[in-house]
Amino acid sequence: MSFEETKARLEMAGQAHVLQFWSELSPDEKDTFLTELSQLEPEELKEHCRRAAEAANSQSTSEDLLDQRMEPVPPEFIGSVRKTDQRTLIGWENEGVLQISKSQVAVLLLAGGQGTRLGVPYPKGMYSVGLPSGKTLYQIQAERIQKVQQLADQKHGSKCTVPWYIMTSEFTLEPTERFFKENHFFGLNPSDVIMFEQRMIPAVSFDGKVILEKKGKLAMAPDGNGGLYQALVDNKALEDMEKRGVQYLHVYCVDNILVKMADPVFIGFCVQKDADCGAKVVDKAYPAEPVGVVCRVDGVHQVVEYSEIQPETAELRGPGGELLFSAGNICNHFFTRDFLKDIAENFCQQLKQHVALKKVPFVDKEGNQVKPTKPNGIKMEKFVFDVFQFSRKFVAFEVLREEEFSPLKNADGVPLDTPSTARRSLLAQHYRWALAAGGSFLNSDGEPIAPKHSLARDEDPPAVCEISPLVSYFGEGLESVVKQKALRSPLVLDGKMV
Ligand SMILES: CC(=O)N[C@H]1[C@@H](OP(=O)(O)O)O[C@H](CO)[C@@H](O)[C@@H]1O
Repeated sequence: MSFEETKARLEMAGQAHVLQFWSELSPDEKDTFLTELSQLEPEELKEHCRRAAEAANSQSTSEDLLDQRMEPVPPEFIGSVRKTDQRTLIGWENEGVLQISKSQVAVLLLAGGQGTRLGVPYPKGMYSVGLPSGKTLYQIQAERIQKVQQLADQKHGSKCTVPWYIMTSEFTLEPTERFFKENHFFGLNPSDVIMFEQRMIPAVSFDGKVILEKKGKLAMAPDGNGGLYQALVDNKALEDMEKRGVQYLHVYCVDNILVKMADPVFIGFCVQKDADCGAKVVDKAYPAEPVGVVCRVDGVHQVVEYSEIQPETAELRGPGGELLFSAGNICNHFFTRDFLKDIAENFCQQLKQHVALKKVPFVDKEGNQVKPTKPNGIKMEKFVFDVFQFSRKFVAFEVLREEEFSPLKNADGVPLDTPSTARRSLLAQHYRWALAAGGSFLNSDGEPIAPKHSLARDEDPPAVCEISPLVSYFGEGLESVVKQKALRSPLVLDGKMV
Protein backbone atom coordinates (compact mmCIF):
# COMPACT_ATOMS: atom_id res chain seq x y z
CA MET A 1 0.00 0.00 0.00
CA SER A 2 1.34 3.45 -0.90
CA PHE A 3 2.00 6.21 1.60
CA GLU A 4 -0.85 8.31 0.13
CA GLU A 5 -3.32 5.47 0.38
CA THR A 6 -2.30 4.69 3.95
CA LYS A 7 -2.56 8.34 4.90
CA ALA A 8 -6.04 8.58 3.41
CA ARG A 9 -7.13 5.50 5.37
CA LEU A 10 -5.74 6.90 8.59
CA GLU A 11 -7.50 10.22 7.98
CA MET A 12 -10.73 8.32 7.50
CA ALA A 13 -10.20 6.74 10.92
CA GLY A 14 -9.23 10.07 12.50
CA GLN A 15 -5.74 8.77 13.27
CA ALA A 16 -3.42 10.56 10.83
CA HIS A 17 -1.41 11.97 13.77
CA VAL A 18 0.62 8.73 13.80
CA LEU A 19 2.40 10.00 10.66
CA GLN A 20 3.71 13.15 12.33
CA PHE A 21 7.33 11.95 12.30
CA TRP A 22 7.16 10.32 8.86
CA SER A 23 9.74 12.66 7.28
CA GLU A 24 12.29 11.73 9.98
CA LEU A 25 12.14 7.96 9.33
CA SER A 26 14.76 6.06 7.35
CA PRO A 27 13.62 4.20 4.20
CA ASP A 28 13.67 0.90 6.13
CA GLU A 29 11.68 2.34 9.02
CA LYS A 30 9.16 3.74 6.54
CA ASP A 31 8.73 0.31 4.96
CA THR A 32 8.19 -1.41 8.29
CA PHE A 33 5.78 1.26 9.50
CA LEU A 34 3.76 1.18 6.27
CA THR A 35 3.41 -2.59 6.59
CA GLU A 36 2.14 -2.19 10.15
CA LEU A 37 -0.29 0.58 9.21
CA SER A 38 -1.65 -1.07 6.10
CA GLN A 39 -2.94 -3.95 8.25
CA LEU A 40 -5.37 -1.65 10.04
CA GLU A 41 -8.84 -1.44 8.54
CA PRO A 42 -10.04 2.20 8.75
CA GLU A 43 -13.58 1.42 9.93
CA GLU A 44 -12.40 -1.11 12.51
CA LEU A 45 -9.70 1.22 13.75
CA LYS A 46 -12.11 4.11 14.11
CA GLU A 47 -14.58 1.93 15.98
CA HIS A 48 -11.82 0.48 18.19
CA CYS A 49 -10.63 3.95 19.23
CA ARG A 50 -14.16 5.20 19.83
CA ARG A 51 -15.07 2.17 21.94
CA ALA A 52 -11.86 2.36 23.93
CA ALA A 53 -12.34 6.02 24.87
CA GLU A 54 -16.02 5.44 25.62
CA ALA A 55 -15.41 2.33 27.72
CA ALA A 56 -12.63 4.01 29.71
CA ASN A 57 -14.94 6.85 30.60
CA SER A 58 -17.94 4.74 31.60
CA GLN A 59 -16.03 1.98 33.40
CA SER A 60 -17.05 2.34 37.01
CA THR A 61 -20.82 2.44 36.62
CA SER A 62 -21.09 -0.77 34.60
CA GLU A 63 -18.83 -2.62 37.08
CA ASP A 64 -21.01 -1.64 39.99
CA LEU A 65 -24.01 -3.08 38.26
CA LEU A 66 -22.29 -6.41 37.57
CA ASP A 67 -21.58 -7.01 41.26
CA GLN A 68 -25.21 -6.62 42.20
CA ARG A 69 -26.28 -9.11 39.58
CA MET A 70 -23.88 -11.88 40.63
CA GLU A 71 -24.92 -15.14 42.28
CA PRO A 72 -22.92 -18.33 42.96
CA VAL A 73 -23.05 -21.24 40.51
CA PRO A 74 -25.89 -23.55 41.65
CA PRO A 75 -24.53 -26.87 43.00
CA GLU A 76 -26.17 -28.93 40.22
CA PHE A 77 -23.76 -27.38 37.71
CA ILE A 78 -20.65 -28.25 39.73
CA GLY A 79 -18.78 -31.52 39.82
CA SER A 80 -16.24 -31.91 42.59
CA VAL A 81 -13.24 -34.15 42.97
CA ARG A 82 -13.41 -33.67 46.72
CA LYS A 83 -17.08 -34.60 47.09
CA THR A 84 -17.27 -37.45 44.58
CA ASP A 85 -16.78 -41.14 45.40
CA GLN A 86 -13.83 -43.03 43.96
CA ARG A 87 -15.93 -45.20 41.66
CA THR A 88 -17.50 -42.23 39.90
CA LEU A 89 -14.13 -40.51 39.58
CA ILE A 90 -12.66 -43.60 37.97
CA GLY A 91 -15.66 -43.73 35.63
CA TRP A 92 -14.92 -40.16 34.47
CA GLU A 93 -11.24 -40.95 34.13
CA ASN A 94 -11.99 -44.01 32.02
CA GLU A 95 -14.25 -41.98 29.78
CA GLY A 96 -11.53 -39.35 29.29
CA VAL A 97 -8.85 -41.96 28.59
CA LEU A 98 -11.14 -43.59 26.04
CA GLN A 99 -11.67 -40.28 24.21
CA ILE A 100 -7.93 -39.63 24.27
CA SER A 101 -7.20 -43.10 22.87
CA LYS A 102 -9.49 -42.28 19.93
CA SER A 103 -7.40 -39.13 19.24
CA GLN A 104 -10.50 -37.05 19.88
CA VAL A 105 -8.87 -34.79 22.49
CA ALA A 106 -6.47 -31.89 21.90
CA VAL A 107 -4.89 -29.36 24.21
CA LEU A 108 -4.73 -25.67 23.44
CA LEU A 109 -2.30 -23.40 25.20
CA LEU A 110 -2.83 -19.67 25.64
CA ALA A 111 0.69 -18.28 25.46
CA GLY A 112 0.50 -14.88 23.83
CA GLY A 113 1.01 -12.85 27.02
CA GLN A 114 4.12 -10.86 27.75
CA GLY A 115 4.64 -12.04 31.33
CA THR A 116 5.05 -8.45 32.50
CA ARG A 117 4.61 -9.32 36.16
CA LEU A 118 7.20 -12.10 36.04
CA GLY A 119 9.54 -9.64 34.37
CA VAL A 120 11.36 -11.87 31.90
CA PRO A 121 11.94 -10.79 28.30
CA TYR A 122 11.03 -14.21 26.88
CA PRO A 123 7.84 -16.33 26.85
CA LYS A 124 6.76 -17.64 30.25
CA GLY A 125 6.69 -21.24 29.04
CA MET A 126 10.46 -21.07 28.60
CA TYR A 127 10.89 -20.30 32.29
CA SER A 128 12.58 -22.77 34.57
CA VAL A 129 11.47 -22.49 38.20
CA GLY A 130 14.65 -24.12 39.50
CA LEU A 131 13.62 -27.77 39.78
CA PRO A 132 16.43 -30.29 40.31
CA SER A 133 15.97 -31.39 36.67
CA GLY A 134 16.07 -27.79 35.42
CA LYS A 135 12.96 -28.43 33.30
CA THR A 136 11.01 -25.51 31.87
CA LEU A 137 7.22 -25.20 31.95
CA TYR A 138 7.09 -26.13 28.26
CA GLN A 139 9.08 -29.31 28.82
CA ILE A 140 6.91 -30.40 31.74
CA GLN A 141 3.78 -29.83 29.66
CA ALA A 142 5.19 -31.66 26.62
CA GLU A 143 6.11 -34.66 28.76
CA ARG A 144 2.66 -34.78 30.31
CA ILE A 145 1.17 -34.97 26.81
CA GLN A 146 3.46 -37.87 25.97
CA LYS A 147 2.53 -39.66 29.16
CA VAL A 148 -1.22 -39.26 28.79
CA GLN A 149 -0.99 -40.57 25.20
CA GLN A 150 0.98 -43.54 26.49
CA LEU A 151 -1.53 -44.29 29.27
CA ALA A 152 -4.39 -44.25 26.76
CA ASP A 153 -2.48 -46.44 24.30
CA GLN A 154 -1.59 -48.98 27.00
CA LYS A 155 -5.18 -49.25 28.09
CA HIS A 156 -6.79 -49.41 24.65
CA GLY A 157 -4.05 -50.78 22.41
CA SER A 158 -4.23 -47.60 20.38
CA LYS A 159 -1.65 -45.30 18.81
CA CYS A 160 -3.22 -41.99 19.68
CA THR A 161 -2.22 -38.38 19.35
CA VAL A 162 -3.08 -35.44 21.54
CA PRO A 163 -2.32 -32.47 19.27
CA TRP A 164 -0.96 -29.40 21.01
CA TYR A 165 -2.25 -26.07 19.68
CA ILE A 166 -0.23 -23.14 20.95
CA MET A 167 -1.59 -19.63 20.59
CA THR A 168 1.27 -17.17 20.59
CA SER A 169 1.49 -13.47 19.76
CA GLU A 170 3.90 -11.22 17.93
CA PHE A 171 5.91 -11.20 21.16
CA THR A 172 6.09 -14.93 21.69
CA LEU A 173 5.80 -16.76 18.36
CA GLU A 174 9.37 -16.53 17.15
CA PRO A 175 11.13 -17.37 20.45
CA THR A 176 8.64 -20.16 21.17
CA GLU A 177 9.18 -21.73 17.76
CA ARG A 178 12.93 -21.50 18.12
CA PHE A 179 12.84 -22.99 21.62
CA PHE A 180 10.78 -25.98 20.50
CA LYS A 181 13.05 -26.61 17.53
CA GLU A 182 16.21 -26.37 19.64
CA ASN A 183 14.72 -28.88 22.06
CA HIS A 184 13.46 -31.26 19.37
CA PHE A 185 9.88 -30.60 20.45
CA PHE A 186 10.66 -32.42 23.70
CA GLY A 187 10.06 -35.75 22.03
CA LEU A 188 6.70 -34.86 20.48
CA ASN A 189 6.02 -35.16 16.78
CA PRO A 190 6.58 -31.62 15.37
CA SER A 191 3.56 -31.94 13.11
CA ASP A 192 1.37 -32.40 16.19
CA VAL A 193 2.49 -29.11 17.72
CA ILE A 194 0.58 -26.37 15.94
CA MET A 195 1.59 -22.79 16.69
CA PHE A 196 -0.41 -19.81 15.56
CA GLU A 197 -0.55 -16.13 16.32
CA GLN A 198 -3.26 -14.03 17.89
CA ARG A 199 -3.93 -10.48 16.70
CA MET A 200 -2.39 -7.35 18.09
CA ILE A 201 -4.38 -4.17 18.58
CA PRO A 202 -3.29 -0.58 19.23
CA ALA A 203 -3.30 1.03 22.66
CA VAL A 204 -5.35 4.21 22.66
CA SER A 205 -5.08 7.46 24.64
CA PHE A 206 -7.94 8.67 26.82
CA ASP A 207 -9.06 10.99 24.01
CA GLY A 208 -9.35 8.13 21.53
CA LYS A 209 -6.04 8.46 19.66
CA VAL A 210 -3.72 5.57 18.83
CA ILE A 211 -0.50 5.87 20.85
CA LEU A 212 2.84 6.06 19.06
CA GLU A 213 5.41 3.97 20.88
CA LYS A 214 8.26 5.10 18.64
CA LYS A 215 8.33 7.55 15.76
CA GLY A 216 7.67 4.73 13.33
CA LYS A 217 5.83 2.23 15.54
CA LEU A 218 2.40 2.04 17.14
CA ALA A 219 1.96 0.85 20.72
CA MET A 220 0.46 -2.56 20.04
CA ALA A 221 -0.64 -5.28 22.48
CA PRO A 222 -2.16 -8.74 22.07
CA ASP A 223 -5.97 -8.68 22.08
CA GLY A 224 -6.25 -10.72 25.30
CA ASN A 225 -6.57 -14.48 25.69
CA GLY A 226 -10.11 -14.16 24.28
CA GLY A 227 -8.38 -13.24 21.02
CA LEU A 228 -8.32 -17.03 20.72
CA TYR A 229 -11.60 -17.17 18.83
CA GLN A 230 -10.56 -14.70 16.14
CA ALA A 231 -7.16 -16.39 15.94
CA LEU A 232 -8.83 -19.78 15.37
CA VAL A 233 -10.61 -18.25 12.38
CA ASP A 234 -7.59 -16.33 11.07
CA ASN A 235 -5.39 -19.42 11.20
CA LYS A 236 -7.92 -22.04 10.11
CA ALA A 237 -7.24 -23.99 13.28
CA LEU A 238 -10.77 -25.37 13.49
CA GLU A 239 -10.36 -26.89 10.06
CA ASP A 240 -7.15 -28.52 11.24
CA MET A 241 -8.96 -29.95 14.27
CA GLU A 242 -11.72 -31.28 12.07
CA LYS A 243 -9.23 -32.95 9.75
CA ARG A 244 -7.64 -34.66 12.72
CA GLY A 245 -10.99 -35.74 14.15
CA VAL A 246 -10.57 -33.69 17.35
CA GLN A 247 -13.88 -33.36 19.22
CA TYR A 248 -12.83 -31.99 22.61
CA LEU A 249 -10.40 -29.28 23.62
CA HIS A 250 -8.66 -28.66 26.90
CA VAL A 251 -7.68 -24.98 26.86
CA TYR A 252 -5.26 -23.71 29.50
CA CYS A 253 -2.91 -20.91 30.55
CA VAL A 254 0.83 -21.42 30.30
CA ASP A 255 1.74 -20.48 33.86
CA ASN A 256 0.28 -23.24 36.03
CA ILE A 257 3.05 -25.70 36.85
CA LEU A 258 0.54 -28.34 38.01
CA VAL A 259 -1.63 -28.27 34.87
CA LYS A 260 -2.97 -31.71 33.97
CA MET A 261 -2.69 -31.76 30.22
CA ALA A 262 -5.83 -33.19 28.60
CA ASP A 263 -6.90 -34.24 32.10
CA PRO A 264 -8.87 -37.45 31.54
CA VAL A 265 -11.02 -36.91 34.65
CA PHE A 266 -12.09 -33.41 33.59
CA ILE A 267 -12.62 -34.45 29.96
CA GLY A 268 -14.59 -37.53 31.02
CA PHE A 269 -16.73 -35.51 33.45
CA CYS A 270 -17.61 -32.92 30.79
CA VAL A 271 -18.31 -35.58 28.14
CA GLN A 272 -20.54 -37.60 30.45
CA LYS A 273 -22.43 -34.46 31.46
CA ASP A 274 -22.91 -33.68 27.76
CA ALA A 275 -21.41 -30.25 28.35
CA ASP A 276 -20.17 -28.09 25.50
CA CYS A 277 -18.24 -25.80 27.81
CA GLY A 278 -16.61 -26.32 31.20
CA ALA A 279 -14.29 -24.63 33.67
CA LYS A 280 -12.07 -26.04 36.37
CA VAL A 281 -12.22 -24.17 39.64
CA VAL A 282 -10.54 -24.30 43.03
CA ASP A 283 -11.79 -22.95 46.33
CA LYS A 284 -10.49 -19.41 46.55
CA ALA A 285 -7.72 -19.17 49.14
CA TYR A 286 -8.60 -15.67 50.35
CA PRO A 287 -11.04 -12.96 49.22
CA ALA A 288 -8.53 -10.81 47.32
CA GLU A 289 -6.81 -13.72 45.58
CA PRO A 290 -6.17 -12.64 41.97
CA VAL A 291 -8.35 -15.28 40.33
CA GLY A 292 -11.59 -14.77 38.44
CA VAL A 293 -14.80 -16.01 40.04
CA VAL A 294 -16.99 -18.48 38.19
CA CYS A 295 -20.55 -17.42 38.94
CA ARG A 296 -23.81 -16.43 37.31
CA VAL A 297 -24.78 -12.95 36.27
CA ASP A 298 -28.46 -12.49 35.46
CA GLY A 299 -28.79 -16.26 35.55
CA VAL A 300 -26.08 -16.83 32.94
CA HIS A 301 -22.74 -18.50 33.70
CA GLN A 302 -19.74 -16.27 33.49
CA VAL A 303 -16.44 -15.39 35.10
CA VAL A 304 -16.11 -12.08 36.88
CA GLU A 305 -12.43 -11.25 36.69
CA TYR A 306 -10.47 -10.29 39.81
CA SER A 307 -9.77 -6.88 38.32
CA GLU A 308 -13.48 -6.23 37.90
CA ILE A 309 -15.05 -7.48 41.14
CA GLN A 310 -15.56 -5.07 44.02
CA PRO A 311 -13.64 -6.02 47.20
CA GLU A 312 -16.89 -6.01 49.22
CA THR A 313 -18.40 -8.60 46.87
CA ALA A 314 -15.29 -10.79 47.01
CA GLU A 315 -15.52 -10.74 50.79
CA LEU A 316 -19.18 -11.79 51.06
CA ARG A 317 -19.69 -14.96 53.10
CA GLY A 318 -22.36 -17.62 53.22
CA PRO A 319 -24.15 -18.95 56.33
CA GLY A 320 -21.30 -21.31 57.26
CA GLY A 321 -18.66 -18.56 57.02
CA GLU A 322 -17.39 -19.78 53.64
CA LEU A 323 -16.78 -17.31 50.81
CA LEU A 324 -19.98 -16.82 48.83
CA PHE A 325 -18.02 -16.47 45.58
CA SER A 326 -15.48 -19.20 46.19
CA ALA A 327 -15.22 -20.83 42.75
CA GLY A 328 -11.81 -19.56 41.64
CA ASN A 329 -11.13 -19.81 37.91
CA ILE A 330 -7.84 -21.60 37.19
CA CYS A 331 -7.99 -20.94 33.46
CA ASN A 332 -8.52 -24.57 32.49
CA HIS A 333 -11.45 -24.84 30.13
CA PHE A 334 -13.23 -27.57 28.25
CA PHE A 335 -14.84 -26.86 24.90
CA THR A 336 -16.28 -29.09 22.25
CA ARG A 337 -15.05 -28.31 18.74
CA ASP A 338 -18.66 -27.72 17.71
CA PHE A 339 -18.99 -25.07 20.39
CA LEU A 340 -15.80 -23.35 19.25
CA LYS A 341 -17.06 -23.42 15.68
CA ASP A 342 -20.34 -21.86 16.76
CA ILE A 343 -18.45 -19.09 18.59
CA ALA A 344 -16.12 -18.48 15.67
CA GLU A 345 -18.98 -18.28 13.18
CA ASN A 346 -21.60 -16.47 15.19
CA PHE A 347 -20.33 -14.76 18.32
CA CYS A 348 -16.72 -13.81 17.75
CA GLN A 349 -17.52 -10.15 17.22
CA GLN A 350 -19.85 -9.96 20.21
CA LEU A 351 -17.28 -10.73 22.89
CA LYS A 352 -17.03 -8.13 25.58
CA GLN A 353 -14.09 -5.73 25.45
CA HIS A 354 -12.42 -5.34 28.82
CA VAL A 355 -10.70 -2.09 29.52
CA ALA A 356 -7.36 -1.83 31.25
CA LEU A 357 -5.76 1.51 31.98
CA LYS A 358 -2.01 1.07 31.57
CA LYS A 359 1.24 2.98 31.52
CA VAL A 360 2.10 2.89 27.84
CA PRO A 361 5.53 4.27 26.79
CA PHE A 362 5.15 6.83 23.99
CA VAL A 363 6.79 9.61 21.99
CA ASP A 364 5.50 13.06 22.75
CA LYS A 365 4.78 15.80 20.19
CA GLU A 366 8.39 16.92 20.27
CA GLY A 367 9.57 13.41 19.55
CA ASN A 368 10.87 12.61 23.06
CA GLN A 369 10.57 9.07 24.38
CA VAL A 370 8.42 9.14 27.55
CA LYS A 371 7.95 6.44 30.19
CA PRO A 372 4.76 7.51 31.96
CA THR A 373 4.50 7.24 35.72
CA LYS A 374 0.72 7.01 35.73
CA PRO A 375 -1.71 5.32 33.33
CA ASN A 376 -2.01 7.18 30.04
CA GLY A 377 -3.42 4.55 27.73
CA ILE A 378 -6.29 2.16 27.26
CA LYS A 379 -5.70 -1.44 26.32
CA MET A 380 -8.72 -3.42 25.23
CA GLU A 381 -8.69 -7.13 25.88
CA LYS A 382 -11.04 -10.01 25.29
CA PHE A 383 -11.17 -12.80 27.85
CA VAL A 384 -11.24 -16.48 26.93
CA PHE A 385 -14.05 -17.25 29.37
CA ASP A 386 -16.45 -14.67 27.96
CA VAL A 387 -17.95 -17.31 25.70
CA PHE A 388 -19.51 -19.24 28.59
CA GLN A 389 -22.75 -17.30 28.16
CA PHE A 390 -23.19 -18.78 24.67
CA SER A 391 -22.96 -22.40 25.81
CA ARG A 392 -25.84 -24.81 25.66
CA LYS A 393 -24.65 -26.65 28.74
CA PHE A 394 -21.99 -25.27 31.05
CA VAL A 395 -20.41 -27.18 33.94
CA ALA A 396 -17.84 -26.25 36.56
CA PHE A 397 -15.45 -28.83 37.96
CA GLU A 398 -13.91 -28.28 41.36
CA VAL A 399 -10.43 -29.72 41.79
CA LEU A 400 -7.89 -29.82 44.59
CA ARG A 401 -5.60 -26.83 44.65
CA GLU A 402 -2.57 -28.75 45.91
CA GLU A 403 -2.88 -31.19 43.00
CA GLU A 404 -3.78 -28.80 40.20
CA PHE A 405 -3.11 -25.12 40.73
CA SER A 406 0.06 -23.22 41.42
CA PRO A 407 0.47 -20.38 38.95
CA LEU A 408 3.64 -18.51 38.14
CA LYS A 409 2.70 -14.85 37.98
CA ASN A 410 5.35 -12.86 39.88
CA ALA A 411 9.11 -12.74 40.27
CA ASP A 412 10.49 -13.96 43.61
CA GLY A 413 10.36 -11.38 46.36
CA VAL A 414 6.61 -11.46 46.99
CA PRO A 415 4.89 -14.22 48.99
CA LEU A 416 2.68 -15.79 46.33
CA ASP A 417 2.62 -17.19 42.80
CA THR A 418 6.39 -17.03 42.28
CA PRO A 419 9.05 -19.43 40.95
CA SER A 420 9.66 -20.54 44.57
CA THR A 421 6.01 -21.28 45.31
CA ALA A 422 5.58 -23.09 41.97
CA ARG A 423 8.66 -25.22 42.61
CA ARG A 424 7.51 -26.00 46.14
CA SER A 425 4.03 -27.03 44.96
CA LEU A 426 5.43 -29.46 42.41
CA LEU A 427 8.00 -30.97 44.77
CA ALA A 428 5.41 -31.29 47.55
CA GLN A 429 3.09 -33.11 45.17
CA HIS A 430 5.82 -35.52 44.07
CA TYR A 431 6.86 -36.11 47.66
CA ARG A 432 3.24 -37.00 48.53
CA TRP A 433 3.06 -39.36 45.56
CA ALA A 434 6.28 -41.10 46.57
CA LEU A 435 5.10 -41.58 50.17
CA ALA A 436 1.69 -42.81 49.02
CA ALA A 437 3.39 -45.38 46.79
CA GLY A 438 5.28 -46.73 49.81
CA GLY A 439 8.64 -45.00 49.40
CA SER A 440 10.74 -43.55 52.22
CA PHE A 441 13.64 -41.12 52.16
CA LEU A 442 17.21 -40.86 53.39
CA ASN A 443 19.24 -37.69 53.68
CA SER A 444 22.60 -37.23 51.98
CA ASP A 445 24.33 -38.96 54.93
CA GLY A 446 22.13 -41.99 54.47
CA GLU A 447 20.04 -41.31 57.58
CA PRO A 448 16.25 -41.77 57.44
CA ILE A 449 14.11 -38.66 57.06
CA ALA A 450 10.90 -38.91 59.10
CA PRO A 451 7.92 -38.89 56.68
CA LYS A 452 5.52 -35.94 56.85
CA HIS A 453 2.06 -36.75 55.63
CA SER A 454 0.71 -33.27 55.81
CA LEU A 455 2.53 -30.12 54.83
CA ALA A 456 1.54 -26.51 55.33
CA ARG A 457 1.07 -24.54 52.11
CA ASP A 458 4.32 -22.64 52.58
CA GLU A 459 6.30 -25.60 53.88
CA ASP A 460 9.01 -27.35 51.87
CA PRO A 461 8.77 -31.16 51.93
CA PRO A 462 11.45 -32.74 54.14
CA ALA A 463 12.93 -34.61 51.17
CA VAL A 464 13.46 -33.41 47.60
CA CYS A 465 11.89 -35.73 45.03
CA GLU A 466 11.07 -34.75 41.47
CA ILE A 467 9.22 -37.27 39.35
CA SER A 468 9.41 -36.94 35.59
CA PRO A 469 6.00 -36.73 33.91
CA LEU A 470 7.34 -39.50 31.66
CA VAL A 471 7.32 -41.73 34.75
CA SER A 472 3.99 -40.72 36.25
CA TYR A 473 1.15 -38.43 35.16
CA PHE A 474 -0.95 -38.24 38.32
CA GLY A 475 0.94 -40.38 40.79
CA GLU A 476 0.13 -43.70 39.09
CA GLY A 477 2.60 -46.49 38.48
CA LEU A 478 5.04 -45.57 41.21
CA GLU A 479 4.77 -48.62 43.48
CA SER A 480 7.04 -50.75 41.34
CA VAL A 481 9.69 -48.04 41.50
CA VAL A 482 9.58 -46.78 45.07
CA LYS A 483 7.70 -49.25 47.28
CA GLN A 484 9.74 -50.29 50.32
CA LYS A 485 12.72 -48.48 48.90
CA ALA A 486 14.84 -46.01 50.81
CA LEU A 487 15.28 -43.15 48.36
CA ARG A 488 18.14 -40.75 48.76
CA SER A 489 17.19 -37.08 48.72
CA PRO A 490 17.58 -35.14 46.48
CA LEU A 491 16.12 -37.50 43.93
CA VAL A 492 15.10 -37.03 40.31
CA LEU A 493 13.01 -39.97 39.24
CA ASP A 494 13.25 -40.10 35.49
CA GLY A 495 12.86 -42.74 32.79
CA LYS A 496 16.35 -44.12 33.42
CA MET A 497 15.48 -45.34 36.90
CA VAL A 498 12.31 -47.11 35.91
C1 LIG B 1 -8.60 -13.41 31.40
C2 LIG B 1 -8.23 -14.65 32.14
O1 LIG B 1 -8.25 -15.73 31.62
N1 LIG B 1 -7.89 -14.47 33.44
C3 LIG B 1 -7.49 -15.62 34.24
C4 LIG B 1 -5.97 -15.67 34.30
O2 LIG B 1 -5.50 -14.51 34.93
P1 LIG B 1 -4.17 -13.71 34.50
O3 LIG B 1 -3.90 -12.80 35.64
O4 LIG B 1 -4.55 -13.01 33.22
O5 LIG B 1 -3.09 -14.70 34.28
O6 LIG B 1 -5.57 -16.80 35.07
C5 LIG B 1 -6.08 -16.85 36.41
C6 LIG B 1 -5.60 -18.14 37.05
O7 LIG B 1 -4.24 -18.21 37.09
C7 LIG B 1 -7.60 -16.78 36.40
O8 LIG B 1 -8.11 -16.77 37.69
C8 LIG B 1 -8.05 -15.53 35.65
O9 LIG B 1 -9.45 -15.48 35.64
